[in-house]
Amino acid sequence: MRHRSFALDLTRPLGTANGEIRRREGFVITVGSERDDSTAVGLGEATPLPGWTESYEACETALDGLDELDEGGGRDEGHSRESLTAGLDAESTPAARHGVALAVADAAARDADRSLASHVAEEAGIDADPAAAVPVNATIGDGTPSEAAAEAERAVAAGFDCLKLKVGAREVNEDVERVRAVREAVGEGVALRADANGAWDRETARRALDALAPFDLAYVEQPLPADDVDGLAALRADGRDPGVPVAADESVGRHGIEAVVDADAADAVILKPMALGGPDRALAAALRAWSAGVDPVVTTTIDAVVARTAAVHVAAAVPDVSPCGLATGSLLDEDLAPDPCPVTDGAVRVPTGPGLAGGAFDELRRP
Ligand SMILES: O=C(O)CCC(=O)c1ccccc1C(=O)O
Ligand SMILES: [Mg+2]
Repeated sequence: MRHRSFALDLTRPLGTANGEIRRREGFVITVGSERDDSTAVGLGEATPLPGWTESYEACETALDGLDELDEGGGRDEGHSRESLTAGLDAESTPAARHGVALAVADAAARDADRSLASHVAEEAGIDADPAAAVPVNATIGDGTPSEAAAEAERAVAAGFDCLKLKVGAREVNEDVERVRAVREAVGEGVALRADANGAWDRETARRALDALAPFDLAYVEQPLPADDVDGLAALRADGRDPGVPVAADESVGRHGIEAVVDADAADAVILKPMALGGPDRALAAALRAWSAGVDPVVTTTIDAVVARTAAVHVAAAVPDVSPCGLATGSLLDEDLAPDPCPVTDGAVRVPTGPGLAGGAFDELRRP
C-alpha cells in the first residue's frame, strides 16, 4: 500500500452556515494485487474535511502507520488487503479508512472483472442489479437572492431537476427570500432542497420551516445542531400541513444511523462515504435507513474524482435511490483526472468498470 498527497482549490468558495470550503487536500492510495504484480492495482482516496472527519494530519499519520505495517510485515505475515482496512478505525479516522477500504474494494472488483457497484452490492447482500445511472442534485452555496436565482437557472438549463441550496448563513428572513427567488426562477417542476448545516436552534428552526413551507421543499437538511437528534424528531412530528420534511446529515456522522433511525429523527438521511469511513459503511447505512422507510441520499464532501466516482457506485447500489449530492466535480478548479461520469440531464452514468472506472484512472495507479 502507498499513498501520496494532493491539494485542489475550489473554483470559488462554497458558502455554508458552517463557514466556507475553499480547498481540498487529501491522499491518493494504491494497493497491489494479491495474485501477482501484473494485475489489478486498487485505487482509493482519503480527503479529510475537519468537522466531518479527522484532520489532515491525523489522516496522514494513520496512513503512514499502515504503510509501515505493510512494508515491515508484508503479505507473508498475513497482511492481506482486507487486514489493511481492519487496521483503521472508522470512528476516529473515517477518511483514512475510506481511502484504504476503497482501494481494497477497487482491487477486488478489478480482480473479479466487475464494477465497484456490483462488488459492493454483493458484499452488502443486495440482490438487485446496480442502477446504470444515478440522479443528482446541483449544489448552490450561500449568496444573495439574485445570485441564488441565477445559479439555479444555470443548473436547470444544464439539465438538473433537483437543486440543493445552502441556508443558515444569514437571517431566516433573508433565506426565505433566497428560496422564494429560486422557486420563482425555476418554477414548480424542479425539486428544491435546503441545507442549514446545523445553524438553527429549535425556535428558529420551527420559524424557518414554517416560513419555508409555501415553497414546497423536498426537505431541509440538518436544521438543528448534530447533537439535537430529539429536536429533529420533534420538528418533524409536529404534524403541520404543509410540513417540510427533515433530513439528517451531521447527526448521522455524529451519532450513527442507528440512533437517527431509532429516534424517528428524519425523513431522509444524508450519507457521506468519506465521513462514514468507507463505501462499505455508507452502503450498510443506506440499507439500514431504507429498511426503516427512511430515504437514503449519498453525497460527497467535495471530494476529488476518485472518491466522487466511488460515491456514484455506492449510490448505484442503493435500490431506487433518490437524487444524490454527487454533482460536486464542477465546484473544483482542477482535478486528479478527467471525470469518468459527467452530469447529463440531471444524472450521472455509472461507469461499467472493472472497478471504479476501467482504465480511466490508469495514470493514478502508477507507483
Ligand atoms: O449534498 C450536496 O449537494 C453536496 C455535498 C454537500 O453539500 C456538502 C459538502 C461538504 C461538506 C458538507 C456538505 C453537506 O451536505 O452538508
Ligand atoms: Mg448537509
